[in-house]
Amino acid sequence: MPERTPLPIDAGTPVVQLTGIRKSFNVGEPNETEVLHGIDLTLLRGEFCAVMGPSGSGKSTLLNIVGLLDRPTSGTLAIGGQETTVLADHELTRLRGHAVGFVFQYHHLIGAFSAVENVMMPMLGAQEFGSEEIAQRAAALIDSVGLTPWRDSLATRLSGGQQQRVAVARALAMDPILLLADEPTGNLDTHSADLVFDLLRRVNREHGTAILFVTHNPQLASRCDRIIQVVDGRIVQADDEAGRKAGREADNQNAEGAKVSQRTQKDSR
Ligand SMILES: Nc1ncnc2c1ncn2[C@@H]1O[C@H](COP(=O)(O)OP(=O)(O)OP(=O)(O)O)[C@@H](O)[C@H]1O
Repeated sequence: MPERTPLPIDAGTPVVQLTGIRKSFNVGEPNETEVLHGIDLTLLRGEFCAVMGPSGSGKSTLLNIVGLLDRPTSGTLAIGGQETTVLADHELTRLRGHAVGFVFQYHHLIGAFSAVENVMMPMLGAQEFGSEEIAQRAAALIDSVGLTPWRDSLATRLSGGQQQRVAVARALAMDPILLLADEPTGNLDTHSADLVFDLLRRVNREHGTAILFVTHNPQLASRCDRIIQVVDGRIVQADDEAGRKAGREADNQNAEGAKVSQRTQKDSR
């Protein structure tokens, strides 16, 4: 992974702190449907947390709020100690760009651009990086996700698993303190899903990036530090110990970061 300069936060400051988050949608006057009914959640630096729950229970709604893509109806949300509900839209956009990386089920890469160009995209509008640094960082990120031979390949020429690894590299472009992954392995075969999960795990371990990982896959969830269950818009279970234990066991059987890289290089299309 390239040298990183993440948003500075104190070690003890939660990366994410949600208190009493409620979210309602207008579904035609005068009906309002409440989808989240008072969510409390704290995510610390270095935590890798699985989010599980039935379809329609509110997981994506929750992630959209944590990722500052949508505003809660009520409650408070701090990212890296910064209370966000008081911020104007342009301030939210700036904080989101610097603090949060996203990986979705569908990679949303630009097909006409190469892998490395896709990773450059989030950095182009930022003032932190000069053009040479942007190119260098993007190339290093592509290398770090094991795609060096495909650096200049068009995104459309890559396999689903490779495209998702480019999406992870792109999500890391701005050194986020928080990575939100909404079913990033949902579309992938088991082998590719394992590679993407291993990659997220490595990012989390090497850089302390906090991760919220929505998944319907109990095996992958058990390898996270912690599992939360969202049912009908509420967190009904925070399974810390069991998740940590299972995660440690599964990770012991896995290759270390370097081996992940070797395997990803071999991953054929
Ligand atoms: N913009 C919106 N307007 C109205 N209702 C919405 C909106 N977005 C989500 N909902 C509703 O909120 C509920 C929760 O949806 P959400 O997508 O958060 O669930 P989910 O747990 O992520 O589901 P899945 O596992 O299928 O992705 C659903 O009933 C959905 O129809």
